[in-house]
This record gives sequence, structure tokens and C-alpha cells, in this order.
Amino acid sequence: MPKSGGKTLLVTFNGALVTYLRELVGPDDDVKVEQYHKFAIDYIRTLSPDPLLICPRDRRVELIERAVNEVRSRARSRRAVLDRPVGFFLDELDWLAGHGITNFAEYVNGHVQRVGRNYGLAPSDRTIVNQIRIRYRQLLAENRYEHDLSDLAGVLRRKLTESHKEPQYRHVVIDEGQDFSPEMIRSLTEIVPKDGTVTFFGDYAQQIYGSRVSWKSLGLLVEPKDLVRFDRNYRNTKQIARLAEAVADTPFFKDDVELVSPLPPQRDGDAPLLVEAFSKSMQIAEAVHMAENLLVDRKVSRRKIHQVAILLRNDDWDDEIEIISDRNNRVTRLHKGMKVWAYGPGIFYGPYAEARGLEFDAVVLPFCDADELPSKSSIEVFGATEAMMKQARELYIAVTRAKTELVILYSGSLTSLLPGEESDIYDRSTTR
Ligand SMILES: Nc1ncnc2c1ncn2[C@@H]1O[C@H](COP(=O)(O)OP(=O)(O)OP(=O)(O)O)[C@@H](O)[C@H]1O
Repeated sequence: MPKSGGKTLLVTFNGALVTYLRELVGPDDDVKVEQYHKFAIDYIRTLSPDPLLICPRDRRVELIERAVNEVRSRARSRRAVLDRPVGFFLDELDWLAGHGITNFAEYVNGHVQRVGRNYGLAPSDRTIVNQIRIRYRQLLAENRYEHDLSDLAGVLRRKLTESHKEPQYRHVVIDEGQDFSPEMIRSLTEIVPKDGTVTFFGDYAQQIYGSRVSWKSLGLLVEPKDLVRFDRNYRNTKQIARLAEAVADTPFFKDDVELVSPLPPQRDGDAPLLVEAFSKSMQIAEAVHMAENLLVDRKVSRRKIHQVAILLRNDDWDDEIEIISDRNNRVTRLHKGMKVWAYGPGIFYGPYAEARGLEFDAVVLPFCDADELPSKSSIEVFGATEAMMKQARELYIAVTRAKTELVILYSGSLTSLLPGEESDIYDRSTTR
């Protein structure tokens, strides 16, 4: 990296990306690459000697579940919102914390609007969410926790206001900024001095958390001349970019965000391969087999396939992938705790979310079935339309990780988030 003009924080959301970026940056005392939550905890500790009692993620889910159950059992009249799964309330509480909402009366009476949500919550439903929030905060305190991870940005902002310490960074660079909640971005704008800078890289087509708000309200003074549009796609082949555009062209992407339409890439390659697998239970084995073949092909034909990723909706299949993979290739799991980036040829696997910001020569996507994308549980939590919107963005991320080759597996019927089986976007094959 060129010499930086002062201490710089490069911050992102995804742990695997942090590992990758650290390798790219190399040793540099002036540049710190960190995951947001880790950065926030460390920074808060430098501002205040008070112990930071943070509720771990799993415990938080447990306590929110208890709060939901208690409010359910106390309710005098039965409102449908009470039957929503716990994930629904988790999401709503995350949203409140992420937006720094502190006036809950305004939230309850509907003056605080949730952008990007496909349906509005009635005030009486918001009253229930607020009751759950209050009970959850009590449970946190009863269990000797002061905060949870979703609070951290707000806590950091408060501590920054209370303390009068010199800023520790001169520049902040936010990568994959679309993943950050407004409170996180505000907190980052508040750790640099007046003559410092905040550089925000983001792609709102990949935005998952529904946190779009104006630059100004994020504490960023953006002049039109400061905005740089990256409209060239250097990563994907024409054929893969065409599929990504088709995913982005579905109604699930139609919202109030102005997307930058990339210019068509120059690089030519094979059409994405759509494979109808013999059965669902065979898809993981097929995916691993394909990934291994792509690497073997490299040795035979000298095609530049060095790294292949098998990406899935979640990490349910991690163990099976590990077991099935032969030992001829290096196999690396993409996860938050990755310490070292695996350069050189090999297979990577993990959930879509862990692949954000990364790229691979080839990507294999098993389980692109209609009943997998989106999952039943996501439909229960968010409703069909919002679940489709969230899943479409994740799938877009997964598709755009592929530089040269993309393989899509399904059995039965293909998810409607992708162009139909008959589309000329694909080459087709079957393992039946
Ligand atoms: N000017 C350029 N010329 C050639 N290749 C480039 C150029 N800029 C970027 N690339 C290559 O394009 C690929 C994607 O770039 P980069 O990782 O910066 O994209 P990104 O915007 O962060 O994507 P995403 O947010 O989707 O992960 C990388 O392989 C990078 O080396």
C-alpha cells in the first residue's frame, strides 16, 4: 500500500473479508483492518474504564425469546403479531438499535417509518414490539448484561460524546458499507477529526439489512464531486454478469435505491452451468465433485481456475462438505474466525454472507431450489415478499463472487429468483 496520510482504519463487516484484506494490506503500523464490532469494543474500552458487559449473540436470542413468550402469555387480546416467530422480533429490535431510535413513543405511534420494509406495522403491533423490547432490556439487566452487539454503535457514540479524548484515527475507510447500520456509520464519522476523512465503499444492490437513509443523516457531508461511481465490472465474465443483471432485474430489487448499472464486462467465458441434480440429498456430493473437477480441469487444460467456492444459504452443510471433500485439495471454510487467508489453489465453502467482498475463479451454488431460496423459516419470519427481497440480494452476492465459472445446482424446481430453466443465459446439464 502507498504510505498513508495518518492513522487509518479500514473497517468492514465480514470476518473472512477482514482476513483477506489484512493479507492485501500487509504489515503497516498506520493501517488497521478490523471488523466493526471488534473495533467498537476496543475503542469503547479506550474511552472508558467501565467494564463492558455485552450479551453474546446466542444468549440474546434466548432472552428475546423469553421476552416474547412472557409478553405473549400476558396479552389480554390476541394480536396476530404475537404469533410471529422470534426472528421477526429480533429483526425489528436490530432495526431499532441500528437506526439509533431512542424515542419509542414516536416509534409506537408510527412517526418513525421503516424504509425498505414491504409492509408497515400497525401502531398496536408496534406497542407489542415495544413491550417485548422493554422486557428484553429488563432481562438483560437481570442477567448482568448492559448491552448487546446491536447496541455497540450507539454505546460508542455516547462514550465519544462523554469523553474528550483525541481521535485515534485520521482516516476511516468503510468497505462493504451497505452492510453497516446507520448508527455504525455515524459512529465511524465521529472518530475522525474535522480534517480527517471517511471513505465509504458500498453497493446497495447487495444491501441486506434495510438501512437506507440519507448521507446527511449518517453524518457524511457528500458533495456531488465526492461521489465516484464504479460502473466497470472487472470481475465477472460477460456471461456471469448477464445472469447477475437478470437477478437484479427481478421485481425484488425494485426499491427506492438508485443502482449504478455497470457497463458490460469485456471478458468472455462459458455460460453459467445449470445442473439438475438427481435428488436434493445428492446436491452436496455433486457440488463437491464439481468443485474438484473444476480444479482438475485446471491442471489438464491450464485454465486459470485456482480457487473454487461452494456457497450456500447457511452453514448447515459445512460438516458434510468437509467429510466428502477428498484430501487432494486444500479445503477452507469461510467463517468469522478465519485467521489466515488461504492463497493458492483450493476449495472454499461457506454461507453466502461470509463470501461478501471476496471473489473466486469458480463458484458452485447448490440448493438453488424453489423451496430452499428463500427458506421456509425466512418466509415465516419476514413474509413471502420480504423473504424474497432479502434472498435475492444474497443470491446476487453469491453469483457475483464468480470470476470465470459458475455452476448452479437444483433438483425439482428452480428458485424464481433466477431466470427460468429455459433461459438462454445457461448451459444445461443433468445428473439424473
Ligand atoms: N481498474 C481495474 N483494472 C483491472 N481489474 C480491476 C480494476 N479494478 C478492479 N479490478 C479487479 O476487479 C475485481 C473486483 O474488484 P473489487 O474487489 O475492488 O470489487 P468490489 O467493488 O469491491 O466488489 P464487491 O463489493 O462485489 O466485492 C478484482 O479482481 C480486482 O482486482
